[in-house]
Amino acid sequence: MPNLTAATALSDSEEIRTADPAVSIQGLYKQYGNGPTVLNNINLEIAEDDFIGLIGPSGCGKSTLLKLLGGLESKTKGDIQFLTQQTSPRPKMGFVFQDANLMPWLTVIANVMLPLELNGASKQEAERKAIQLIEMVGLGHVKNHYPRQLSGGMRMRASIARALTIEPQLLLLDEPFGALDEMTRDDLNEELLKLKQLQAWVGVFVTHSVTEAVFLSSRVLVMSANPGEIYREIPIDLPFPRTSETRNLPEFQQKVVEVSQTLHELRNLA
Ligand SMILES: Nc1ncnc2c1ncn2[C@@H]1O[C@H](COP(=O)(O)OP(=O)(O)OP(=O)(O)O)[C@@H](O)[C@H]1O
Repeated sequence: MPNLTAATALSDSEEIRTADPAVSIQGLYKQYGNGPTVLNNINLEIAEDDFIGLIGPSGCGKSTLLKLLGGLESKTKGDIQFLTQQTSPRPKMGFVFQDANLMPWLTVIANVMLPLELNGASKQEAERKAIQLIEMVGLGHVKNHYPRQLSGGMRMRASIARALTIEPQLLLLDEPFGALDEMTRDDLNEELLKLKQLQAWVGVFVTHSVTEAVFLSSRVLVMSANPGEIYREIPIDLPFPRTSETRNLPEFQQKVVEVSQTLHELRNLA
């Protein structure tokens, strides 16, 4: 991720990674009010080239972890450090949710321009950047359409373009493609990886799809529930760029089996 560098060196005992750490989570706990512990002692280093996939049973705290990273919920205990050199303690963040959350009264281009304008960009500058992103996600031909005139996949493309206009350093995605058909999901997965190559953000996403998790991730974190913990980390050491052919590789299939078996193992433990 550009502009983020390691503030501290990794100690000898830690895993040797090629990229610098970008986010460090230490002893993180979350409890909503007086309810049960939702996240229990989460420790995680996210590297600047990571795309982390969070998968696990319903209610294990995946979205909660994402919200804590994004500052949308407060932590109960522990520490999240963004290892940034910039004056701001938090990196620029982009969010993509399952519901594209577009403003229905604004056209695609106006929706994508919105975060830039809210950040003080001139109309001209916002329009220039928005058009660039809209072209990148393949929506140039519908830039003046309203959300109701778009398919679900197109709405999600617009939502991704909107999240990327501010050039985020950290992109957080919560089941972004969960409501889409499998073909559209596969296409968007491939496009998302191309965008990551162009913009180089650190990505963390939540999914229920094992194949999506394996396709997108540098590391899949399988979480267990009650309380939510990181049960196992599965590195996905398939080379990038990944394409539709990647899904046919035996190594890809092996990783899918490994993640699925881990989820089954968890179910049997419950
Ligand atoms: N705002 C809230 N107030 C109280 N409890 C909450 C709140 N948000 C989430 N929870 C509880 O925290 C637990 C974890 O929820 P979370 O949405 O993080 O899980 P998840 O793994 O993302 O689930 P799913 O896969 O079903 O989306 C659940 O028991 C949920 O009911």
